[in-house]
Amino acid sequence: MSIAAIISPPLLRSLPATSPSSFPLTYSLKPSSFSLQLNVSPLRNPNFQFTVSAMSVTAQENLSPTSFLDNKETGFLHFVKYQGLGNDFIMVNNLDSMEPKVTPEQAVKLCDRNFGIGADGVIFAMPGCNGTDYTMRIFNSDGSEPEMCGNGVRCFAKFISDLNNLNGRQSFTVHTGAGLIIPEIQPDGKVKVDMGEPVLKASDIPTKIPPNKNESVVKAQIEVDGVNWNVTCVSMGNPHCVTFGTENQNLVVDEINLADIGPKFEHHTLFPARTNTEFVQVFSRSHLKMRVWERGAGATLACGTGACAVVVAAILEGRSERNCTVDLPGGPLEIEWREEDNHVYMTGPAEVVFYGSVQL
Ligand SMILES: N[C@@H](CCC[C@H](N)C(=O)O)C(=O)O
Repeated sequence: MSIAAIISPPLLRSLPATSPSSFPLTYSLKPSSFSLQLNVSPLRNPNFQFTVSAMSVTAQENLSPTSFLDNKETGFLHFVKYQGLGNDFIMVNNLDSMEPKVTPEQAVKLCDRNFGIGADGVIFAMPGCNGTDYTMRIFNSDGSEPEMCGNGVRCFAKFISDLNNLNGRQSFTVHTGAGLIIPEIQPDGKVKVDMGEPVLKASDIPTKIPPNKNESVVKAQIEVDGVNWNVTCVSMGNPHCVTFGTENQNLVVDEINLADIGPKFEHHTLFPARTNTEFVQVFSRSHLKMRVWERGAGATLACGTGACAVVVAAILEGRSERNCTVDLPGGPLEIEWREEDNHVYMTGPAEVVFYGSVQL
């Protein structure tokens, strides 16, 4: 069977944020005690058109909050899409295996905004290791695997909470390529994340820019596209190159042609593992604005590790205090680089967008 359904964004937004098990089309069914469940494939943005490949009606009382993801038809990937300030991810329940259910090649197709679900990355919730509650792995939309993702780990925390039908304040220990990360869901629904210590040693970031302050790179000059840029390099587990401007002027970030300059930083020979690049404007000592070109994903609406790197760089350059609001195209993040433990803390939202199934 294959029928087409058009689901409007307001209807999608009415999906219960904490329960990916039932579909809101429930309301259109006559006995309200029944729920309509759709398997949709493939999903096409921006018109929210789905091809429905399977449809079933289930008595409401039999549904558990995770029943949608418990669907076991072979050949289908059941997913929930989340976003953190518009940085969006296909979340996969991979808790039964340390082997990702999606290959890097499939991730590229799933992330495609025209021919796939559309996302900046695919995130796998896996069993914990080294004593942690969970492991998080992620593929970028180009199929590469980064060490960490700040907006992704907030979405991860909400996903775990939704899977376990938890409510209220919760905290998890998460093993990532950047080591131990601890997200905590706060009473207001935002997620505060202990992002660990920033790495400043040039060779560990990694960057080939000669260190100019102890072993780190702070306000050093590099040439990109024939222009001398001042940059500070920071790793939050993944590499970041932060710039507040060129040798001649401070940035007005809305004037940057990201699609043009971003790839030139990303693939610069000074960054052997490529780099994420943040272009930053300082409004005050506690208020910054950034745009990002992400390694493996291009221009995104937000980058959590990037916002953390920006505040660390701003402090190292003497431009800001330790607590800052960082405005990103998708909205603000609160970032603190705490003196007592040298850890960076990030606070921001994470929400369900929709869920569905796609044929792999
Ligand atoms: N958007 C993420 C970062 C995702 C990884 C990045 N593209 C990389 O390759 O390092 C964030 O919110 O931190």
